Amino acid sequence: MTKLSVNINKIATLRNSRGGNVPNLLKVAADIEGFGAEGITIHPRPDERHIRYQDARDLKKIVTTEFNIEGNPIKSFMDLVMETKPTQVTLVPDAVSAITSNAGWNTIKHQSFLKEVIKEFKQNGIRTSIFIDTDLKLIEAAAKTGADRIELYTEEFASQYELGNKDAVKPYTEAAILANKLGLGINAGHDLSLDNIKFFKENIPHLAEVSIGHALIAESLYLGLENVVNMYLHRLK
Ligand SMILES: CC(=O)[C@@H](O)[C@H](O)COP(=O)(O)O
Ligand SMILES: NCC(=O)COP(=O)(O)O
Repeated sequence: MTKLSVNINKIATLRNSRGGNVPNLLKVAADIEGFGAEGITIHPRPDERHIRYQDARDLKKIVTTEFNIEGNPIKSFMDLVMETKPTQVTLVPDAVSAITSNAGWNTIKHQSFLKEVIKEFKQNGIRTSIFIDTDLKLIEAAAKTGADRIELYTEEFASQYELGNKDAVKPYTEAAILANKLGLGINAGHDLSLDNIKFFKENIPHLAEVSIGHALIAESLYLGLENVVNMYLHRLK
């Protein structure tokens, strides 16, 4: 069984574009849980362009499933995570200016930093996960940091799958097998979608959780658009 954690960054992007509270992020999160999702993911960025730090505090009070906060463990992020104590923190080595996450950790180079940070989160009862590419040496080094899980960075798989290259899943399968042997739990995310998720799931053993946002919200717009246009037409009769 693989859990679905819905990333609601894009709901905050839409809300922030008008400065008001539409859509209401807290209601959307609660509804997503009501529809059956098993987790809520947010990725507050230092510029707060979508999720604000206050959103994390507010969500903590109402999320009843798994709450996953992703981000680069700079001081303000660490403080926020220690304050809100989510179920899981996913460490992502984002540059401040990154449009979206575009790389996993070099767990060899940053081994001692990750160890230190992970120790602190775990002492506070927070499950830790490291965003990572499929390089087996990096997975081995991830196991030495004390992290509970890895999150496989799936952008390369998603873009190759779209081009018809199904073999692109193979490094992910191998990475998952090794991670499992080393005692790491396995999450995955980035550009997963209705098109590629079934194939990915079928090829990744021990897949504990996927976090999906960008495609899921875009798909929700498309799949809901006909209904809403018709509701307007009905009211305009
Ligand atoms: C860690 C990761 O894979 C990202 O997908 C991220 O959580 C999405 O962030 P943005 O919504 O800012 O693109
Ligand atoms: N960790 C990945 C995530 O939360 C969502 O990524 P995406 O679906 O927005 O690409």
